[in-house]
Amino acid sequence: MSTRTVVRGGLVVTASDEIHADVLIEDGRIAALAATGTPAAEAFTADRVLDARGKYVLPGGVDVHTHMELPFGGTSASDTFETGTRAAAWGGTTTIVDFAVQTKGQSLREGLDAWHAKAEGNCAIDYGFHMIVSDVREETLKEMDLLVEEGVTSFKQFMAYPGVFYSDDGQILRAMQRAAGNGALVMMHAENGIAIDVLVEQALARGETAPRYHGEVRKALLEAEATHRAIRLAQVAGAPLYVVHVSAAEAVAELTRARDEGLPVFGETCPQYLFLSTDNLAEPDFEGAKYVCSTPLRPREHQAALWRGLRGNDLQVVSTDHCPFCFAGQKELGRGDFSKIPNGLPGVENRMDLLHQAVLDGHIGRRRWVEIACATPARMFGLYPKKGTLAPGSDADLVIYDPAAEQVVSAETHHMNVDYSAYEGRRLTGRVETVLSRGELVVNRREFTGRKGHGVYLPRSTCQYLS
Ligand SMILES: NC(=O)NCCC(=O)O
Ligand SMILES: [Zn+2]
Ligand SMILES: [Zn+2]
Repeated sequence: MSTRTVVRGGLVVTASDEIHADVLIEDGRIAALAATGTPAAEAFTADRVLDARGKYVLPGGVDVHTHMELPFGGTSASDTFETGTRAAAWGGTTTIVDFAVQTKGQSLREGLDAWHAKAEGNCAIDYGFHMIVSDVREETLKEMDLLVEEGVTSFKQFMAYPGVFYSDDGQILRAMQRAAGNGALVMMHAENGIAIDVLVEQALARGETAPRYHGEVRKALLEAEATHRAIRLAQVAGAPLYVVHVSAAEAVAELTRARDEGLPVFGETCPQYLFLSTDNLAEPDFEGAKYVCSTPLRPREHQAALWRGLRGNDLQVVSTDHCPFCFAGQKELGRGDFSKIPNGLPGVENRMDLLHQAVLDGHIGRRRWVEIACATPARMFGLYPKKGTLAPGSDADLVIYDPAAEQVVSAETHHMNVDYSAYEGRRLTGRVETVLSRGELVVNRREFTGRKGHGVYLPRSTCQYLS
């Protein structure tokens, strides 16, 4: 028998509206909303009442860039689908879209099946997949059509990491042409990896081995150049483009220019680029390795351009690129050679709170917070309005958020399977109190009540942000 739940008295915040409303949940979906105190709301009857007075009621966060269990640099990301989705739920995220990987010589099918096997039965929240394409062949292109039909509607290509995930311009153009035909969205890791590898070799030859050199060789200009090239390749192919983990002001400028020209070009940034900088990469005693990711952290001055991009909609999404590696035994692989430090930062648990802090700090408004963290990612990747909003018929993925609670971020208290926090000691105002996924309580007043296997696979439609 299904439970009827009513969430009473909170300020319901969506991308478009803010209203004090009661939310009725039935059969895992939002059944109705009614302004608090009105006869319509008083008429809601339920088996379970959740008191949200003084709190926000938000759609669950949608994080469209995670890498659970990703093999990288001779090791694997330390969060499994079980630990990573549990941590996501603690942080108010109720949907992830993770990246399945096609390695060289593999078919897309083999890569996708392997990721289904990792995730199935293990997730605490719902999940979908993008597909990383690292081997563009005729068969691969044909397979893209099949994957789109079964709900994998976005494909990531890399202009970086030669010899691993890298595609050359011809391979990129071919995949984009295919995407133009089948409705898929190409996601681009835009850095000139060939040039970067030259600079890496030269830096190491000069004895520049510390983590901070990772930031120096992966130059903002090489991100901007690749961003420009990806935009023009997409234009030639007649395909839309989504640039992932944008960190450089110069890359934002390329996106702005393309959007001013009316091109269907979109950009994502991540909390690490908004809140951290090359100062972290320069931390002594190899501590900077904790902050090695690609694109890299930039000098603090770049942050203003990212916030401006988010406010002006030249950047549409904030996701985490959650790709955790423990400091002990994993980041340490790069002692004496920064190029061997596995790339990636933990953050799936921190995104909603960091962005709430950005609201308090005046960078973005409250509805924009929900838009960039919930609604737009859902629309961009074909999950809306099932996910990303609170409307009749939507999945009851809902967060009761306490905007006044104080917290200090720490690895001692976080739930990600990683031995450090990129935000250690940071004081934040606001905290997730209660989380529902399809009407089931996964976090109840700061206690985990979810279960492995509750999360289901989400086939997705094509991008809904274009229309
Ligand atoms: N971003 C990063 O450093 N690691 C994950 C792989 C990627 O997104 O490029
Ligand atoms: Zn990437
Ligand atoms: Zn990534």
